[in-house]
Amino acid sequence: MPAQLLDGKVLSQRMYAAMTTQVQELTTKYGRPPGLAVLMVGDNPASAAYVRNKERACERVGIASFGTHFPTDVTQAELEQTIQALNTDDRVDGILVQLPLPGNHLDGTALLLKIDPSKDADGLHPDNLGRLMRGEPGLRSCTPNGVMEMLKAYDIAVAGKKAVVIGRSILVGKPIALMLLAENATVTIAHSRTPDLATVTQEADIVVAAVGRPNLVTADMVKPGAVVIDVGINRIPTESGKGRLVGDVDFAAVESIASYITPVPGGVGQMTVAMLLHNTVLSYSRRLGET
Ligand SMILES: Nc1nc(=O)c2c([nH]1)NC[C@@H]1CN(c3ccc(C(=O)N[C@@H](CCC(=O)O)C(=O)O)cc3)C=[N+]21
Repeated sequence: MPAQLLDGKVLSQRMYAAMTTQVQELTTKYGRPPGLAVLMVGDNPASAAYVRNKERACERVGIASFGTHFPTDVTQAELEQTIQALNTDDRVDGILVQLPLPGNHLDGTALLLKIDPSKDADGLHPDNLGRLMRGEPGLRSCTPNGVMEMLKAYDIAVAGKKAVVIGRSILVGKPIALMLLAENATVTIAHSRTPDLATVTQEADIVVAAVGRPNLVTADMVKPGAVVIDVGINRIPTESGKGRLVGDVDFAAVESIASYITPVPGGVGQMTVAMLLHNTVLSYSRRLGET
């Protein structure tokens, strides 16, 4: 029997529907909608597309967007001043800096440190990452939080399960490992220096691939019945020139072995945007004393 799809499209639509009602109620109660500011620098087409997705999703649920688009040669000081102004702007509940930043004259980590942690919609400020590590409430980063939301929505048990996370980035690998650990999984983090990756992943009840390499996870690496979460977003060239989006998992082969699998597109990527909006509403609610 082929694996059941973990459908990020359906789940995110469900979240948007619930958020639309919630945002309407909150907007009536507090006299303003939640607000999200996205800082984008340069004109990387993939980043521009993500930012458009985020703004469209905001519009859909009634969150105000305060998009700011800067040329590639913007200075660090100018970006930092913009962040400071957004920190004290009462219409803004969430701030994010779209990554990657172009060129090498900008220090993304320094920008992140300027964001008020209570407005850190991406959950990437060290304060929020520290809270995750300590198991304290805070804003959680969107992609890993979206993965956890998917597992929960499909009633997939995590406690006591062996989870193998492939990839150790601060954006996905490390935080997802901590979130799985917080739900009492036994977690292994594998990476580019792990010898014999297949032997490690074959043990896993839950495999999370977050590397950015097409076909990294092949059928022989997956235990029958395992849950396979594909966080990879790789655009591979096609003859038409438009390119095709694939994850890190050889979907066609792994689908017949896994119990559950996320598609790309239509999986984790959809949840990432939904969780960003969720964080913005959460930040708004906390800042206004709602929760
Ligand atoms: N500060 C920051 N925060 C981020 O969260 C962030 C970032 N920078 N930089 C880039 C990555 C990547 N990312 C995605 C968001 C949505 C989809 C998404 O919607 N994917 C759709 C398909 C999109 C398409 O077709 O191009 C899907 O998988 O179904 C994917 C990837 C957020 N990121």
